[in-house]
Amino acid sequence: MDKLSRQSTKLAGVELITSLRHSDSRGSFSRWFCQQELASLLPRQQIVQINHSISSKQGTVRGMHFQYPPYAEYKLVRCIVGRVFDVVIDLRAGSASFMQHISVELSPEQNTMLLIPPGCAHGFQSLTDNAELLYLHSAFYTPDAEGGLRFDDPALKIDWPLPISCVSERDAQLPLLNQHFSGLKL
Ligand SMILES: Cc1cn([C@H]2C[C@H](O)[C@@H](COP(=O)(O)OP(=O)(O)O[C@H]3O[C@@H](C)C(=O)[C@@H](O)[C@H]3O)O2)c(=O)[nH]c1=O
Repeated sequence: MDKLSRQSTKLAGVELITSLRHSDSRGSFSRWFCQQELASLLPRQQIVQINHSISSKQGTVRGMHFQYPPYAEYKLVRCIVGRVFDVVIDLRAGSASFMQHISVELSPEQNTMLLIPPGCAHGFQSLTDNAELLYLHSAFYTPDAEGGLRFDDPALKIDWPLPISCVSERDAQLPLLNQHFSGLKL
């Protein structure tokens, strides 16, 4: 029986993956990742890095981040403590949903992770203090290949649910979108 159920979004390849939770008198058990079950979503991919972030203050925003090809990556993002408002923007040239975004709330209670394919930018806002995110990556962190869009770029029209309480210096200085941007060619 599949332990991971999938739900598509309006962005092709961006999927919500929910782990089946087995509960008993001790608590619960669930599968968080399975190469076999997710093979069709992660073709010929290996998870090569796992990252973890803690956002101390409610209202913190991180993002919107991606890696340029050939370091573009799949990311699986899960909130393991607290709650976050998670956002993915489609930057893929020629995509039917080019420059559109989706937002979804992630929390441990939902036991859900978000699959973000290459060519999409990711960011989130913490809805609680001490929100923790766990990331699975299909490519190594490559600082020279890092790209970013400004979280408050009016062109992106992201409706952050809370006042912004904390942003990194780097994220605050990310450039606004160039109107001639025609997308990432993967
Ligand atoms: C992302 C990353 C950062 N670092 C270092 C660089 C820096 O000194 C410190 C903090 O990095 P950042 O400020 O980039 O962390 P942060 O802003 O939390 O970056 C993250 O944002 C979210 C939205 C994502 O989608 C992630 O993939 C990642 O880009 O950690 C690594 O060593 N490895 C990594 O994979």
